[in-house]
Amino acid sequence: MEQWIRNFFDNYVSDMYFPNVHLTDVIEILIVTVIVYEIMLWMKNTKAWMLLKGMIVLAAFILLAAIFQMHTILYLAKTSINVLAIAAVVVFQPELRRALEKLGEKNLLSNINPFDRSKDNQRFSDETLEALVKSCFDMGSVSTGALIVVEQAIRLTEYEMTGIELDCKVSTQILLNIFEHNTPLHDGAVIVRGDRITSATCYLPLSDNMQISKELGTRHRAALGMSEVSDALIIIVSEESGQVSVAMGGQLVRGITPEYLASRLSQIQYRTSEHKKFTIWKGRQRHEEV
Ligand SMILES: Nc1ncnc2c1ncn2[C@@H]1O[C@H](COP(=O)(O)OP(=O)(O)OP(=O)(O)O)[C@@H](O)[C@H]1O
Repeated sequence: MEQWIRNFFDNYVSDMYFPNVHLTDVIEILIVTVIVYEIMLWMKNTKAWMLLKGMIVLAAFILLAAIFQMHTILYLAKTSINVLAIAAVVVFQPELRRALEKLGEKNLLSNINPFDRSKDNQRFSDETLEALVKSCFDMGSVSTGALIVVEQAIRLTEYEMTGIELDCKVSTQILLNIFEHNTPLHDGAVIVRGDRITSATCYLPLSDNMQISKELGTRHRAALGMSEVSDALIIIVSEESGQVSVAMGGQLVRGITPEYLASRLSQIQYRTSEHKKFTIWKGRQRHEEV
């Protein structure tokens, strides 16, 4: 046996090339792995996924053209590659912007300590959380439509500007009043920053997601659209069914319970939970429609 092992090493292993692996190489491999993983997740959650699928089909087509020596197709592919790259940047400008914003806003140091639940790290208070939950389900029970955007790391100033500026503390009464039918502020969305409502009647970007259920109208589409271009959590109260839904990271969860909404809000209540929250929303969950 010993002889066999010795022979094996002499015959096969001694001729193998083992590069010198340093600690920096391992760190480099880990960094590249994380970057590739993040890019793949980003692609999966955006329209870039479609682009990737399109690119794979195009690459397969070009490969076939190369195998069968189709020179005209190869020439066209070669000359149009630069144009296609620029076109991709233009088409995916919102997604790229969002990805860079996310990168810039992520507080890496605070992520190191996920248990830091100090007041300084609090995005909004328990009072605000309770007021949001209570008002949404109160409105749902009387079929009053509502759209509430809870801002996180990405500032929503450009959307605030589409509405009427407010500066008041979040409370159940104020929210019920704002969304009351036939009142001047009931149309559009409310934006909540911290414990304050900063704006009402805001216009949100509509999602062009083809998979969204046809029974959902523009309120839900606007919530989903907003969740695609920002990291905000958006609460929707349906005027038609009284159902409460929530959108975040391009995912919509319909027909939620007060406990579910409270738990989603508490996940984003502290700034330190930023990383956790992104991870949670990467996969689809129960109730998710799109
Ligand atoms: N882009 C938008 N930004 C903000 N609010 C919007 C936007 N589009 C529609 N809304 C709000 O949604 C209301 C219309 O809702 P609509 O009935 O079309 O949607 P829905 O998803 O079917 O919701 P519901 O279940 O409440 O009927 C508008 O009155 C307005 O308040």
